[in-house]
Amino acid sequence: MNHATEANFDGLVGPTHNYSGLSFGNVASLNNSARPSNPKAAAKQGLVKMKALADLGFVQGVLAPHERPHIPSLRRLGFSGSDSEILAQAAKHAPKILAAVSSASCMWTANAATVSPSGDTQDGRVHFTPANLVNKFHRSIEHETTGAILKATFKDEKHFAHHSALPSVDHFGDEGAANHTRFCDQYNEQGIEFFVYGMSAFDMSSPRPAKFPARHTLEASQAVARSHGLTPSQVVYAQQNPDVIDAGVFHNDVIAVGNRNAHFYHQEAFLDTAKMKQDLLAAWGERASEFHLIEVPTDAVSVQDCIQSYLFNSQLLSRGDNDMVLVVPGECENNPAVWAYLNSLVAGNSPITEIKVFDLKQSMSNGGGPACLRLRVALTQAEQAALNPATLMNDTLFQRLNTWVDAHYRDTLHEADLADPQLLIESRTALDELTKILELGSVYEFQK
Ligand SMILES: N=C(N)NCCC[C@H](NC(=O)CCC(=O)O)C(=O)O
Repeated sequence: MNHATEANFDGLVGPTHNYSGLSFGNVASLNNSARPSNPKAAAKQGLVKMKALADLGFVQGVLAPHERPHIPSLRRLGFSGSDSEILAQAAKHAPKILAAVSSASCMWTANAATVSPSGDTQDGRVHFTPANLVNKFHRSIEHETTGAILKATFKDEKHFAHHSALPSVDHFGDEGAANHTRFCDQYNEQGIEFFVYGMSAFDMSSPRPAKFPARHTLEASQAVARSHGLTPSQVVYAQQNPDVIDAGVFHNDVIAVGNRNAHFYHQEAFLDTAKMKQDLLAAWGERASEFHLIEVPTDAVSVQDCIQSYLFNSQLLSRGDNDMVLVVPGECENNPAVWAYLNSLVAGNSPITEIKVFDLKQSMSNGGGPACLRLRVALTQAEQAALNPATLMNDTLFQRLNTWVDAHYRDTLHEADLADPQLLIESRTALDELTKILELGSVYEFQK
């Protein structure tokens, strides 16, 4: 029996979760801007998913939210005085900047980092590179704290290697695991790392979207592959179809998901689908017939339906060899074409045998489905034993975090509330307590 596994580390939704329309190119974010949010419900919806997956026997971890509103960023932008003076000035003179430094966007931990399991790396350690998320200001301020939290979770240098984010400039735009998939037979064995990018930054003649930004570059992926010490023949690159980015597919995980020997993707996801298939099969090598390419045709599900339902922003989880469950958001059940497709999928002979549906409406309204909320970390048994056990979901932690949310979170938040100095105090009090629950040490600036 192989005990290597894929752990999922979900981002716990922070106390300032709100809708500010910060993500140009992300249709849900733009459509819901200015709507009131419910941070308490958002955090609880995420916890329910984590607990359900832990109960099913999956290794499930928690990544802490960041300090928001982020006063150090406001100081860097020239605001000065006490914390409440800074909030008041920012609210008056730059409300959108205040909204940006208050976003709870670190909940989408598929964007936290790119992770290469030890089976793929030259030095046999698990490698992490926090994503610079440079395309959006509110996300570009995440990587330092993300790095600190990942280090506090995966501490042991014998097993875990932590890199700095790539240079924070468009040429190396990096959105992390949202554009990275690993295929393998067993999780501890050498696999294929599949990097999907939106454009080549240094080749201006190459195709790129016209309307919305390509957030992630080929050059960023190549840099990560180099620093993680990946074997070049086991790395595959593919470009996203620029037209789907222009339709609102701002990350590849909105239109494709993969796990072990299965790639589940939409017909229009890639610029060159034939090449993507050929390259993956070539890297997979022998036993190509055991690699499942599950292509969803436009006739069955349109790109618009993918964006509306987040069909592909699902978690594809192995329950043993050749048996996978697909974790989808409630929006899939409500979309007739998507639901019909999913029912035919499980009735057919793909490795996907069951669909599980979760209500993640609060996160979905900002463009974040089940897959956005998790960072996958394939681990051997020794690596599992070396990680910080206080971050792993179980009955006790579930209860503790629900009580913690009840004590510290509001159930309504409007953009205007972000200027409330009391919200900053509530958020810091909550996070200070959380670092003790998760045994993270001091990972926030306000704790230093
Ligand atoms: N697909 C993956 N992996 N992640 C989803 C990230 C959603 C996030 N939304 C936001 O940041 C919206 C925040 C706001 O508008 O308030 C983003 O666009 O980066």
